[in-house]
Amino acid sequence: MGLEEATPIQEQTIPLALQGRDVIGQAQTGTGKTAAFGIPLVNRLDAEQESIQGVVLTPTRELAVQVSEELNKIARYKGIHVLPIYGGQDMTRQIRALKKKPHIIVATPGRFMDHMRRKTIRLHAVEMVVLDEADEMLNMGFIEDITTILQEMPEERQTLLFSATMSKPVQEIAQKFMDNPDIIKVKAKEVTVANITQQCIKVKEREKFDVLCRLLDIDAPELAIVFGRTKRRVDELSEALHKRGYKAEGIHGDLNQAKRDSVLRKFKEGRVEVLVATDVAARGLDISGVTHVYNFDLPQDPESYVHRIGRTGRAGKTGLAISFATPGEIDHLRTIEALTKKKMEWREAPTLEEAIEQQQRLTAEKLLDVAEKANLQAYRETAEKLLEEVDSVTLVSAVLKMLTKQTNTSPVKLTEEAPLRMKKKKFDDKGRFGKRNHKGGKRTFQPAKPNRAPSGKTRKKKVK
Ligand SMILES: Nc1ncnc2c1ncn2[C@@H]1O[C@H](COP(=O)(O)OP(=O)(O)OP(=O)(O)O)[C@@H](O)[C@H]1O
Ligand SMILES: [Mg+2]
Repeated sequence: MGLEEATPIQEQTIPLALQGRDVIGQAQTGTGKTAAFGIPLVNRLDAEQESIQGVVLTPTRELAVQVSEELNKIARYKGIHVLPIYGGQDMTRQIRALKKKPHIIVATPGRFMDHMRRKTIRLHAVEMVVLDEADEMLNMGFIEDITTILQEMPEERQTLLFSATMSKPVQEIAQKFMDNPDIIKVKAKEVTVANITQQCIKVKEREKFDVLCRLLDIDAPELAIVFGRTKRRVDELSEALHKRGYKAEGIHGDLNQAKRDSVLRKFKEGRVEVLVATDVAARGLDISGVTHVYNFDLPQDPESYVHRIGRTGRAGKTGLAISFATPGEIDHLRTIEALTKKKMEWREAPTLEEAIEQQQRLTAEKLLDVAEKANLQAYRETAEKLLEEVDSVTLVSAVLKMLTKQTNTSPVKLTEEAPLRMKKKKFDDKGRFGKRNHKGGKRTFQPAKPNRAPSGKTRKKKVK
């Protein structure tokens, strides 16, 4: 696969997993956890045996697809077949694919359970189960499904859990499903990777959009992800950015799968430069070229912050994460910093003049670059004629005007979001809603109107 040396989490967990141990692995975003479970998983399975021997569960459909692709890269050398199974995909096609006897299934829990009930997935031969984004999978939204699924699995299976974040209560729940697991935490001072620069900007709710546009003009990201709190927010934001001339599209759980797939594909190909997303895109996605992450709205919980910003600065690359906090939300920044053990840098909201200036500077740089490197022979004659008509400063100014992206300030109205407010931890270690966890003290926050249902409500609600 072209990898040269193991990352620390791979180095520490692969030998244990190969010995058959249950493992909880925690390491920062973008440090190769997929291969850390993928390599022992593929190694353990028998290509000759035509049954499902490995199951990987992920919280989102896009992640199921990505993990399945990564596992396929590892597995093809051994003739092991990997199949992604997730909601929003045609059921009959899935059943047909399942009949071809894949060795590994990478699935979202809801659709996996549908197949379990229809008996189109047989679990008797399962030897290894992986929960990717384990803490999310064991959070209130998924815990019941996961419990049901794991109860159907052979007891002597091996269980691996991976995530960049793993709170104590979640770890305790996890151990109920595991056999005396080894807990591997890659030693790192901070939960977030050092190569992500973290900045925050204090900004009023109604000024957020203009500030975002200016930042996009100034920072000139290659690819950027902008996180919004709700689906409505994502729709409004992506439309507003589009209106201002940015190549932006939105992704969230209410869009049909074909749309979700096409948006993500365009983003990976660079045809969409700004992906506006709910937390559905916060975990696990590995998209190269994401140089900037903007938290347009602060996330509901600090763990989500870690995962969101981890969409940049992966596999040793650098990245910039910028978070907006309204004046009432400054405390939440502190809560985040308490988890990450890293202070964010304060940054001033840029002014319109700064944005315009920067746009000109970028054009000027490009112009100089072309002047230096391109073959301009074919243009010289016209250039000389033009200079007979107007002076050079006027002429270059005209060129700059033509080439500079005009800062678009057309008015945009977004529905205002209520600021986050501090709340007691929203569920305890047994997944009960609204109770303080047994360790007491620890608080987290969520929006004034929670948009996630407590466990036991319709499954649709769990889709972000
Ligand atoms: N040993 C390695 N050397 C170099 N690159 C690697 C190595 N292992 C994995 N990678 C690459 O690093 C990138 C990030 O890997 P991966 O998606 O597994 O991270 P992760 O730890 O699961 O992150 P997250 O917490 O966001 O899910 C991928 O593009 C992967 O191919
Ligand atoms: Mg991952």
